[in-house]
This record gives sequence, structure tokens and C-alpha cells, in this order.
Amino acid sequence: MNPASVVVIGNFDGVHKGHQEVLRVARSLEPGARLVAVTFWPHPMSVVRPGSEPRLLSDLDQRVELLRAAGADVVEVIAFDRALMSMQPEDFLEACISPLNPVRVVVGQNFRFGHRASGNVETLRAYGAGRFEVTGLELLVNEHKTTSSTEIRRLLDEGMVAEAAHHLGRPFRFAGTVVMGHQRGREFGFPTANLPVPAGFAVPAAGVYAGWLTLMHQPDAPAWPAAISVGTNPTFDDVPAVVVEAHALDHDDLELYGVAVAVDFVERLRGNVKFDGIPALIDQIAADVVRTRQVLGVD
Ligand SMILES: Cc1cc2nc3c(=O)[nH]c(=O)nc-3n(C[C@H](O)[C@H](O)[C@H](O)COP(=O)(O)O)c2cc1C
Ligand SMILES: Nc1ncnc2c1ncn2[C@@H]1O[C@H](COP(=O)(O)OP(=O)(O)O)[C@@H](O)[C@H]1O
Repeated sequence: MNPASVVVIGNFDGVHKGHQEVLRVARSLEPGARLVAVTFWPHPMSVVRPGSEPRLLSDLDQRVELLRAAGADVVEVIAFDRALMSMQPEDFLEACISPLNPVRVVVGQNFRFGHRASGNVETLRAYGAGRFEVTGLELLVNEHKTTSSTEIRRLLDEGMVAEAAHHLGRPFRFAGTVVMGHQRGREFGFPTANLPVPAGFAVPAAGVYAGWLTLMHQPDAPAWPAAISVGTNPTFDDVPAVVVEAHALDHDDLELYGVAVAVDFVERLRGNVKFDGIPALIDQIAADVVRTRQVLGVD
């Protein structure tokens, strides 16, 4: 039998401050129990109503890593398929939660589960009576807005990355493997690490941002201050899809092709501009770099 556990359940997309609070409370209410985070992959909406699923704030690897950083001892990833979608709430609890041997389950007050989202905190409480405690937490409010993955996606759509960071408890991060672009950046004096945006993932609105470029999977890897561009480079007509590009300041000799990197968005600087010529674009990027130093407080 599994050791006694305190269980949190959710999609946990982005592992924002509200999610972090659920984990924190779970730990503080049951300090002696193993903290298990149960999450679903793929996103339930992609199975319930394909095409209506939200763009994700993080991929599964990031989500697991963030849940562990937020205190989970174990992350249980449940494959969300049509069979799971059709389960009655009690059947889901019997099949997926009871085997974890919970002493308590902690969820947000608005948690819904089971066929047609018919299960809620009350269903959980009724099922748990005599078996485990249930805590339904009030949703976290940040500057008069309830923290939610939906609100964070909305802020990113507006380019409001600093506000998104308030809800996330850290800057929004976009991670990927560096691909080759059109080899212009070096020529301009501003080489950029280019990251394609896979379908289904959220990125900030097209524009220019100050932030950080980090190497992934390397403990103690440096985080370089970076000027970041998101968009299709409207000055040119040869970039068909949105790209995230980051120029690491003062390091023009990096070799990043094929390397896994992460870009952290700190503040929006401006929108994307279609320049008349390359000199105007280069002047503007130079100004963006100056502004990036100011925003990040680096020399
Ligand atoms: C800080 C920064 C700001 C940028 N702003 C714009 C812009 O306003 N308009 C635009 O067309 N491209 C912009 N770009 C993208 C450049 O066009 C792109 O980096 C350059 O063409 C190199 O492309 P490559 O990586 O495909 O070689 C910007 C790039 C950076 C690093
Ligand atoms: N300071 C830097 N910031 C980002 N990438 C850099 C930097 N210095 C060198 N590079 C390397 O140069 C490549 C970018 O050069 P660039 O001419 O912009 O080519 P591309 O069109 O492939 O983006 C990056 O993929 C990376 O390997």
C-alpha cells in the first residue's frame, strides 16, 4: 500500500501562485504526509471538445518540474482519454485517488471533475467522509484579479508580461531548442537564438521585451540579460510563423544551435515595427538593448 498522502488535484497549467498556494496549504496541513500532485495530460479540453483547448502556459516537463519546486514529493500524471472523460466522479476517485492512500485532498474551491464536470468539492467531501479530509481553498486574488491560467493567457495576449509574472510568482518562461533562422542577426551585430512556437502553446503578444536567456538542464547555468523579439519580423517577408528570438547581451560568440534554452519575459518594451530599411531596424535594436539594461538593472 502507498504511504499516507496528502493529495492535490488539478490541471496546474503554468503552476501559478494559486496552484502554489494549494501545494503550500497541503504541506502545512499534513506535514508528515507524502505530498502527491495529481495532474492530467493532455489537457482535458483537448479530449472533451477537441480544438477548444487553451494554449498551454507550460509543457508537461515544465509542469512536473514546477510542481516539484512548489513542494510536491510525487507528481502523478493521469492520461486523460475518452474513458477517463466518461467516468462518474466517484469512479474516478475510486480508481485514481483512493490508491494513493490520501489522508486529505486539497483543491481550489472551483475544482470540477468527472463526467460532464459533475463532481465538485461537495462530491469529494461526500466520498471522502470517514476516509479522508477535504479542503477547498478560496481562489487567490492578486491586485483585484483572481489568479487563473485563463487570466495569465489573457495578459500574455496583451503583452502584459510584468502583470503575468505577478500571477505566476516568476517571469513567464518559454522554452525550446534553438533552430537556425535566416542568418541575418550576426550580420546586424545582434545574433539571436531562435525558438519556433509549437502549435498549442501560449507566447506573449508580438513585440519586443526585456528578459533573460538561460541554458536548460544545466545546474548553475548562467542567465544572460536578453533583448527578446516575438513575432514574424515584419521588416522581412520570409518569416511565416511566430518565432521567439533572444539576443543575449555582450555575448556574440555563443554557439546555441540545437541547445535547449529558456527565455524569461520581464517587461514589454514596444510593439513590432515594419522598418523601411535595415539601418533603421539596427538602430532600434541598439536602443532596445540600452533599455533592456535599464529594465534589468545590469550595466
Ligand atoms: C531586440 C530585438 C528587436 C527586434 N525588433 C524587430 C522589429 O521591430 N521589426 C522586425 O521586423 N524585426 C525585429 N527584430 C527581429 C529581427 O528582424 C531579426 O532578429 C533579424 O532579422 C535576424 O533574424 P534571423 O535570426 O532570422 O537571422 C528584432 C530583434 C531583436 C533582437
Ligand atoms: N549573443 C547571442 N545571443 C543569441 N545567440 C547568439 C549570440 N551569440 C551567438 N549566438 C549564436 O548565433 C546564432 C544566431 O545568429 P543569427 O545570425 O541571428 O542566426 P539565425 O538566423 O540562425 O538566428 C544563435 O543561434 C546562436 O547559436
